[in-house]
Amino acid sequence: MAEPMTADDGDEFRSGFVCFVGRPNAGKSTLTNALVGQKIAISSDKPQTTRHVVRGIITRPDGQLVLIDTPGLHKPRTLLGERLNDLVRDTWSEVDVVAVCLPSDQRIGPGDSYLVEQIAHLRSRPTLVALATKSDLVSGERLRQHLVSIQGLEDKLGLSWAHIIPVSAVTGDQVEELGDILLSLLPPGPKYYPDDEFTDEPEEQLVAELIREAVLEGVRDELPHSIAVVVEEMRMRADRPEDKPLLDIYASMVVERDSQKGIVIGHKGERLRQVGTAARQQIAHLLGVPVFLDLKVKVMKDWQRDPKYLNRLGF
Ligand SMILES: Nc1nc2c(ncn2[C@@H]2O[C@H](COP(=O)(O)OP(=O)(O)OP(=O)(O)O)[C@@H](O)[C@H]2O)c(=O)[nH]1
Repeated sequence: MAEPMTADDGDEFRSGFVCFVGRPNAGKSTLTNALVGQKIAISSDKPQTTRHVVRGIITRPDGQLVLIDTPGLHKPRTLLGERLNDLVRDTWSEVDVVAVCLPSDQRIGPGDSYLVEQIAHLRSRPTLVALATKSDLVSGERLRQHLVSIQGLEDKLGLSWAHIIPVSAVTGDQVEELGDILLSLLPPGPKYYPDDEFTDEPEEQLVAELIREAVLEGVRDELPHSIAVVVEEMRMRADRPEDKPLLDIYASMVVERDSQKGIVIGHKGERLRQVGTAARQQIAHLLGVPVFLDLKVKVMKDWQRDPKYLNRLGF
């Protein structure tokens, strides 16, 4: 006897690229991780920690969704700022869906409107979805008001949302549904990545981001913009017994001024040691191998304004 038909039979495989945008701290990285189910994008409670385009890959029997996590768009004050904005706009015009993250615990402000307006004016406009992120932080009534305000942007800015979805990356509420909806908006297409791949970021970059996250924990608010991390060298140590592998990583944290170097190193090197330990544990967890981490702090004066430094740091 023939197997009963499943709902998927006859449906074409869908695939494509989705980009989360939103003001700093809107919850983009956390949502990327929740959807992918793995820690890829770096989240922290400091704004603007996401520098690189990070992809999370979700593969299901009926489709594959490639998530692209961009930095927030902000008024450029440095060459780095300008390059980041260009990167963000390029990404928007290339993806299938742009999902605008509007945190439920914040009113929609001029910054959000500006951002949505920029998207509305793109020449090739992707499908637009609005996400009321961090829905767990507010009451039902407040969430309802927020959804109404989001809808109000349609007339105000002359665009139309394919969906408006409340979601919480922390409680997981609506995360699964969001995945389904995003997938349904993608065109028929090929599987871009093998099933077991969840990001195509080079390991060096993931490692650099983990170190950056560790160093940002607990430092003053003005410092995040001044720190970059470069992985100079990363290789398995030779002559180790097979059951006791060790990954050697040599990395530098780059700051702009001597005073910042002092902050990062801390009293008698205490901070640097803590950062090293935290980063080492995270990296070992991610890559599944014990790690030796050698961390140095370098000063590159005003690296954010210098094209030579920016190129060296991969921007
Ligand atoms: N309660 C709650 N907090 C959340 C949720 N999503 C994110 N957060 C918190 O909000 C803060 C910012 O989240 P991120 O995911 O780093 O935000 P982002 O938009 O990627 O931030 P940038 O990298 O600065 O652009 C972190 O402290 C998260 O823990 C959520 O669904 N609920």
